[in-house]
Amino acid sequence: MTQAILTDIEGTLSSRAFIRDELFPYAARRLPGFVREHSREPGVKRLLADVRAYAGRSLNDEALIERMLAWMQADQKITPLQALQGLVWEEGFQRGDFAGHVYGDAVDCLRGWHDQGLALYVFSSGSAHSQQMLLGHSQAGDLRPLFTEHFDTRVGGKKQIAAYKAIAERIGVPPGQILFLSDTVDELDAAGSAGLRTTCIRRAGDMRDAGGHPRAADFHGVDVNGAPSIRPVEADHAGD
Ligand SMILES: CSCCC(=O)C(=O)COP(=O)(O)O
Ligand SMILES: [Mg+2]
Repeated sequence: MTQAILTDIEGTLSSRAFIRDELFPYAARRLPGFVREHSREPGVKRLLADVRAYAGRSLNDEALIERMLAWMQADQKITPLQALQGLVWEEGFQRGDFAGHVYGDAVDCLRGWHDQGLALYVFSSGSAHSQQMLLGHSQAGDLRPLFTEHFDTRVGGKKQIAAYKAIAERIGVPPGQILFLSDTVDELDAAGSAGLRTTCIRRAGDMRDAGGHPRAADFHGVDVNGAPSIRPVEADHAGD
């Protein structure tokens, strides 16, 4: 029996268009000003130091901003950069520049599953803080009370088997009793190899293959206690 549901954000509970066409361009527009304004604050300073260390060279703030914008353009998932983006989005969410898009079927089912006693978790490349911003300022209101915990790439990359094992350990539920929902087959493969149940969300118009995972057109189509996904143990994918 499934006891816990772990869900991805982009392309799964929120639309790819919202993340790619609204959130990321907003972060790209605002990041330079944000860094110039806040770089002396301890939290921001620490994140900038971590990004600099990742770059492997000593860059001044302006060169670092250029590098971060290039990484964002290439959709590189770099943990401290994701955290900085989250701080930029926080300003936007709080100012009401946008509200988090969450599909209606996801809102209905997440509420229903929560009421049935299932524990709900998020695993996204977006920082845990930005996940909470999106869900706390969603078009359907504050959805944060539905979720027990948020995981980001500090636990490991989303295509890495070890990340799912670490999440299962952390939440204290056997992997076979956790259902992972995502639109990305490499993530589902990694979760399946860690022993989690999986379902691929393939919304209307998304013609990508589901890689052999159970598939659903939206959250209403998810069979929470369906047959476990049997996946061979595979090597971790590199990267995110
Ligand atoms: C406010 S959540 C930001 C989403 C994000 O930054 C991202 O990279 C989405 O990736 P996901 O792992 O949710 O597909
Ligand atoms: Mg996704």
